[in-house]
Amino acid sequence: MMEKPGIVITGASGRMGQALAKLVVAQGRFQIVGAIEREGSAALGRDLGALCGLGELGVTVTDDPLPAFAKARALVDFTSPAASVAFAALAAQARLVHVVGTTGMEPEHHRKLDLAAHHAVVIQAGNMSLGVNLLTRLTQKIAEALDADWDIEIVEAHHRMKVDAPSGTALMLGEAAAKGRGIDHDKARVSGRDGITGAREKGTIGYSAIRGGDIVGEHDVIFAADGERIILRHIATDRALFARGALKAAAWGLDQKPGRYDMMDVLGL
Ligand SMILES: NC(=O)C1=CN([C@@H]2O[C@H](COP(=O)(O)OP(=O)(O)OC[C@H]3O[C@@H](n4cnc5c(N)ncnc54)[C@H](OP(=O)(O)O)[C@@H]3O)[C@@H](O)[C@H]2O)C=CC1
Ligand SMILES: O=C(O)C1=N[C@H](C(=O)O)C[C@H](O)C1
Repeated sequence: MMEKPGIVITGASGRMGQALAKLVVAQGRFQIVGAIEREGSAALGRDLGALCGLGELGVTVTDDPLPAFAKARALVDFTSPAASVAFAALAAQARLVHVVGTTGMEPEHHRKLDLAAHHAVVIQAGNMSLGVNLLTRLTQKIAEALDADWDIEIVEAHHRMKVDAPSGTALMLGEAAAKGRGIDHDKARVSGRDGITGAREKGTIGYSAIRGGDIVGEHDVIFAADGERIILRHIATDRALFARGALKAAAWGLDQKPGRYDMMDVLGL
């Protein structure tokens, strides 16, 4: 029988790390060959399966990625921007398919992912779900059809532990809206209104972020004109959704040439 391709999970004890571990085991498409956490993490030395409530898997959580990368074909990485770019350099040396779900990336982080993509497949997206990627396409289409009399606002809600805002998904949606409208997203974006802000400036794209409880992820794109409004909405209720997308990307990436890809490429949207 053919051996399953090896996969490494970074941020293995995190919310997404655990969702990924459970799904890899349930799907049986990949073999987990490494579970990486940062230096000093309380998870180091524990069995990944025990940590996720799956029973022993024989995979010990470690802070040393190199031995695991040497046995793997793919890396799924939902950590922090600094960690993801560090992993990207190592994954590129090992020619791993690197699936990056981490959000909060600045241009400097994207530049480092671009460099890694000269040597290996790098698939990065602010949201790995089919639904959000479809919504992104729809947002672009609608923005193409409407002029600047339609104000664009993006409202997102997440759990209380989320550290970045606007969410990666919100930015994906806003960038798609800007593309559809033919404007520069970074010049058009407005976040965190507070106080006497003055009237809304025509042509801007507004972002609002709600943080609370255990909300998995909710996004509204609002097109508001005089007398009418269009609202596109996506609600995620289970992180397994993102894990499914990430593992689909990892499997897809095994057959690709080195380069930078996103979930639109994976899903053929
Ligand atoms: N693209 C998508 O579809 C999705 C993206 N995300 C994004 O994924 C990221 C993680 O989310 P989530 O799982 O909720 O966050 P968590 O904080 O639960 O998990 C992140 C994990 O990464 C660990 N980590 C941080 N730095 C390193 C490092 N240098 N080496 C190894 N491990 C490290 C953290 O450890 P410690 O806690 O000790 O710092 C933590 O265990 C966020 O950016 C989030 O926005 C989330 C869901 C879907
Ligand atoms: O941090 C999260 O939880 C999520 N992050 C991603 C984002 O920033 O959009 C995706 C999803 O919404 C959950």
